[in-house]
Order: sequence, then structure tokens, then C-alpha cells
Amino acid sequence: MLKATGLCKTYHRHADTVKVLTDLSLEVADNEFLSIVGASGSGKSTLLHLLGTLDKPDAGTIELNRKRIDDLNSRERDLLRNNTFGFIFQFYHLLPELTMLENVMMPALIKGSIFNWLGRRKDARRKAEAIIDRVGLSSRKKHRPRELSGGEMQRTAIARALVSDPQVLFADEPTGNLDEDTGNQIIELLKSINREQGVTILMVTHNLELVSKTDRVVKMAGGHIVSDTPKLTDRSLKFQGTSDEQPSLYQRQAV
Ligand SMILES: Nc1ncnc2c1ncn2[C@@H]1O[C@H](COP(=O)(O)OP(=O)(O)OP(=O)(O)O)[C@@H](O)[C@H]1O
Repeated sequence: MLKATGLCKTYHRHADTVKVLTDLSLEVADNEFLSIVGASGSGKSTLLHLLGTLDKPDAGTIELNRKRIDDLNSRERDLLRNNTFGFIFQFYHLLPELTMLENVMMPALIKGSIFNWLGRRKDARRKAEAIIDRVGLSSRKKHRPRELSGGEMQRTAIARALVSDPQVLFADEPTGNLDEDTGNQIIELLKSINREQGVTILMVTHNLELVSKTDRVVKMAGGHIVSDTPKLTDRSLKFQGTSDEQPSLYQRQAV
């Protein structure tokens, strides 16, 4: 349902040019939970930004449900991002002066027309409260972001991304600032959102432990996809190496 073909992206800064993506193609099916890995600077965030229409490719096309989305004007892109996509970033991007509940309500308030503002506010509040409950933060609704822990801020960011019922969730290092246990809680939350609500998730991460919990792993290097590992299950794993070696993720093969 999300299909990128022949994507190219070069950044220009003063006299420097940085060629980041070259002829990259990728198809992501509905309801997939895909992780994107690779060395720092390999273009993972750039790819996520292009797919999420936060930036435009220099060449190539991006389709969502067989419709081009790379050539939309800025108003059409805003609508797509508000109605169909959700975004979770490493640094949360919460508005500091708003309460946690208001932060979560914000996308639902922006969505739709300026008419019936009061009715929409009521709906947005009801929806936000249900999602806050889902992410386990009902007791923190009146807190400002500075009064929340890192894990709570990230769960707030997830709730905010979900409030407008996205089809696709883009997560850029969603556990990057969190300790291992909190990171695991976040990944379990993303997994349940993927399974129970059928939200397609594309996640950039450096954390191989988290990667192993996703359906499919795309590895990038030098502006290309260098490996694309399909869904792995315990029974479909074949380990290379001796039995007493711990197999790494990239030694696993789907059979
Ligand atoms: N706006 C920009 N202008 C100029 N260069 C940029 C810009 N954004 C990214 N780059 C460069 O493009 C390359 C790829 O960046 P990108 O953020 O996509 O990598 P990444 O794989 O996500 O890295 P990391 O794992 O460190 O976050 C880097 O060399 C980066 O310096």
C-alpha cells in the first residue's frame, strides 16, 4: 500500500552536496511492522521523511494505495499528514505550555473545518482521553511535559500520533532516549497498536533488540537497501554458526 520507486535525494549546503538516496525502491504492505536499520548517516531518517511527505524526493515516486503522494501541493500534504499519517520522533516534540491532554488533543482539533469548534473540541477530548487510557497515562493528563518522565513523554507522543486514527505510523528512534525497560514497554505498545488496530508502522532504530520484535527488517547502506528480511518466526529461523554462538539478527535467514 505504500510504495516508493527509484527515490533519489541529495542535500545541498553551501558548496557541499550530500547524496543520500540513490534509486531506492521499497514496498510496505498494509499492517506491516517494519524496521529500518543501518549505520549513522545511511539515510534512514531521510527515507522516513520522504515516505511521510515531510520532504520531497529529487526523483522517483511514492504511492499510497496506488495514488501518487510525492507530487501533492502543500495543502494536500498537510491534509494527508493530519488525516492518514502519524509521526513519533525521538525528542517527542511536545508543546511545553500545554498539558499532556491538550498535547494529545491537538491533531484532532486541527483536523476538520473551523466550524463547530466546540463540538469538535468535545469529540477530540473524548478521543484523546480514551487513547491516554490505552497508553496507561490517565493519571498524568494535567501534567505539563516538563512534569513527565521520558517514557511518559514518549507515550504521550504515541497517543498524540494515534488520536487521528492514522493508517501509517512513522517512528524515528522512538526509544532512543529511554532506558531498556521503558524502551521495551514502548515497543510492546507499538506492537499492540500494529496488531489490534492494524496500523502499519515504519520504525527507524539502532536497537537490534527492538528490531527483532518487528515483522520485517530493511537495512540501508550508502543510499541503498542492502538487505530486506521478511517476517521471521521462531520456526522459520535457521541459525548459522555453531550451536553455542549467539546468532546475530543478520545471521538469521527465513527458510
Ligand atoms: N537538511 C539537510 N541538509 C544537509 N544534509 C543533510 C540534511 N539532512 C540530513 N543530511 C545528511 O544526510 C545524511 C543522511 O542523514 P539521515 O538523517 O537520513 O541519516 P540516518 O541514517 O537517519 O542517520 P542517524 O542514524 O545518525 O540518525 C547525513 O550525512 C546527514 O548529514
